[in-house]
Amino acid sequence: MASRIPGKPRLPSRSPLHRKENQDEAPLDKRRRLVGKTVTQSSNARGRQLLTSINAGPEPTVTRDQAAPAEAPDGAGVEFSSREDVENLLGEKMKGKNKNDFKGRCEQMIEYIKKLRICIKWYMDLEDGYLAEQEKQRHLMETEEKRHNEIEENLYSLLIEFNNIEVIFHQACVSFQLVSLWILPVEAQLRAKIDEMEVHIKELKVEYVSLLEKFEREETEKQAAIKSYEDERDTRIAVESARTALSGDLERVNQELQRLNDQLKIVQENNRRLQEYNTSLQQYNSNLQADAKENGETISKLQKEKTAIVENLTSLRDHINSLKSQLDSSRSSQQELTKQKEELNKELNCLRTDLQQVRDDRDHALAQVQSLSLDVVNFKEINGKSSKDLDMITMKSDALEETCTSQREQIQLLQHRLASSNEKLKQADLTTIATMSEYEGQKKIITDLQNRLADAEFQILEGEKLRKKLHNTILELKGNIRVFCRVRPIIPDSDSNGIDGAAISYPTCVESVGRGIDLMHNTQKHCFTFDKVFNHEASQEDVFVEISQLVQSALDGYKVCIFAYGQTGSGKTYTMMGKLENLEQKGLIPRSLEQIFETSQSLQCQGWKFKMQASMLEIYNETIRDLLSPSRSHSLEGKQYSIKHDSAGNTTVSDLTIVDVCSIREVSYLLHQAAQSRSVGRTHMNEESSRSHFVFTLRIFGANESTEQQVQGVLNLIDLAGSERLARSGATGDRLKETQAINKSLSALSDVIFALGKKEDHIPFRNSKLTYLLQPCLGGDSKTLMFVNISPEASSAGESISSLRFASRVNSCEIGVPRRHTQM
Ligand SMILES: Nc1ncnc2c1ncn2[C@@H]1O[C@H](COP(=O)(O)OP(=O)(O)OP(=O)(O)O)[C@@H](O)[C@H]1O
Repeated sequence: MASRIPGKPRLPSRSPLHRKENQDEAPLDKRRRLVGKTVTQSSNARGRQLLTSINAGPEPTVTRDQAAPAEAPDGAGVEFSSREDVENLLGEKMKGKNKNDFKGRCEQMIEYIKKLRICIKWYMDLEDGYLAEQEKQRHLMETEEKRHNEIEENLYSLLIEFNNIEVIFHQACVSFQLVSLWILPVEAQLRAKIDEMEVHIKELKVEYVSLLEKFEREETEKQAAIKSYEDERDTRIAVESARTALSGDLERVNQELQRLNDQLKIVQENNRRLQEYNTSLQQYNSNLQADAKENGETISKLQKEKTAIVENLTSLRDHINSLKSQLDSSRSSQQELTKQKEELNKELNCLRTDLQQVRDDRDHALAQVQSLSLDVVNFKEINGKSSKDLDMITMKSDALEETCTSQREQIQLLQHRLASSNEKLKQADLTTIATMSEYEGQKKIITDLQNRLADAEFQILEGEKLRKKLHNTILELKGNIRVFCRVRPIIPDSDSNGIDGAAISYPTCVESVGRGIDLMHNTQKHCFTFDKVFNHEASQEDVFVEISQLVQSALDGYKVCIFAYGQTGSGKTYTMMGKLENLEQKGLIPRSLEQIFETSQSLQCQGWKFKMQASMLEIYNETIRDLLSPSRSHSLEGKQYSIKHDSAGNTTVSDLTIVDVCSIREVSYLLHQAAQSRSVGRTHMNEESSRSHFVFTLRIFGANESTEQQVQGVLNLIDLAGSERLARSGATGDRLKETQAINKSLSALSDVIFALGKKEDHIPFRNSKLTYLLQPCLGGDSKTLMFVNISPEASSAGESISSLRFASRVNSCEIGVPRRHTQM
């Protein structure tokens, strides 16, 4: 009997897995290099051990040599090695000596039972072996699964395990083949598992390749990151040093911040109030914008109409001119005819007197003839007179008759000439009547045209007024300071006259007419544009018309500020104050006050009552002087006046004289008083130069009894001292000190404007008395207008340019939207 377990599968010399191992030798070697030699060796040893144990088969196999002797009565020596042995045992028959040989049969049966027991034991051993083998295989499978999980966790360790798994799988395959005879379902399962594992391995290989690529990519990225890290480190070092420098700055900034925080609180409070105000304004704005839009359309319509009217006007003017020339020619022909008529009349009169004469002569001659005839009759009757006398008388009579005949002829001739003259006169009369009627017709046409011209001019004026109003509204909405420029005429007896000519011209292009000014300096042309430019021909009235609306708004409850800025002698005082004694040359201050009093009176019928208070001060050498102080000398003795602004934006000067005024006469008197008190002096540039800043303030309180409305307006009219170059002024002593003080305060004004223009957080209002006093006008909610006065002489061009530049900067400053101060 063979000593092998029946059906035990032979170990194939070369399994498919072995082949695979050879095929993948190169990558395996590579992997081995990766995972290390020791691991490979130990896994191979483990694989070999496993193979040996499988080849050895199940342990409880009973061989013939190991079994007890065959003939042993207890069944020893019986051996089962195959299925046939078992079948032989089952086919064995009980043979007794006879039917009744129960003992023999019984022994045989015992023997048979023993064999059966051995057989059963063999089966049991065999089963135990298989079970142990199965257990081993299961254990192996679990290990495989664990390793498989580990493979998934780490690619490198997976590769090592992959080697082992390959070997182990090969062994498992062998074992499974071995077991397959007995446990087919397990084999199928294992095969499926193997296939699955193979697929998985393939996937892992692909993944490995992609991971390798990823690794390489990451390697390059890492290099780049290292490089950027180095760069960053350098930058950090640089930043570190900058930070050290900055921390010093930070310290200083912190201190500044502390100070600014305090200011911020004040500003926030202001801001809160402004926001409330802003909300109401936005409402007002939207209404205004709607109006502005509507007005814009009206303006464009008016502009079109204006253009049409202007064209019409031009053609009408041409027509008028031609008609005028016709009229002139008709007039001259009429005059000629009248002359002719007069001549003819004269001639006629002469002829009439001649005729009368002739008639008289004739009557005289006839009377003579009659007396002579009577004489002849007498002579004839008297009979005796000599025939000589008779002949003589006859001759005389004939002569007289001849004279009479010739005179008759002359009379006829004269009558004929008179008739023709009368005819001519009639014709001249007819021509005169025709000319007169033509003249009347033309006169009518001219009147008609003149009416149309007046209408057109009225429309143009209305349109212009509307345009100005809208322009003002837009500027108010923008919140800009408005700037008007005024050029004074060349003064005949000024020092510079005759030495240099005018350096100023005015652009004629449509968009700059009345708003532009060009100045030549060092052969270079400088162009400026303002809200309005008045040339040297503009009268005080022309200038006032432009600001009258602004003055009016002080009565409506606005704060209004008008100030004049410019070089010494450029006409600031002339513009603001003018010549009080001369009606034509009165300046803006008296004209504004007249308008305010007139309007306040006309508003009385609507229930308005106004109360006005005037004050006047000057800032001289950074000191405030009260120009209305009852004891003027007192105020000069160093009395200290301080300026204060309250939260509502009202400005007060402590101890300043405030006078209630009810009429223009009262204010005029005060103005005279102030003009006389003002500090003036002679300089190189101006005979009577103002050496201080003059501030006139009129506070207006209005109340309407019927509507219970109240308004509070302020009108500030300021004549600044003139800017002057020290070198040019030729000032010394007190004059020099004054000039320095003036220039300092004007430079502070310039600083404030500069800061406002740049919208800086801190505006240096407190740097001078002037700027602090003007703070609500420059940085608040008032309507502010600046006059920049210009001297036209070329020698002043340098100063004029700096004045105009300053004015341009002022023009671009936004100071906030004007607010009306009203209460119910
Ligand atoms: N538009 C003008 N028409 C006629 N004369 C003028 C005009 N503007 C100024 N003047 C004359 O020029 C001279 C200087 O003018 P004004 O005194 O007003 O200058 P100012 O700018 O006030 O000078 P200062 O800064 O020195 O006070 C005066 O005699 C004045 O009458």
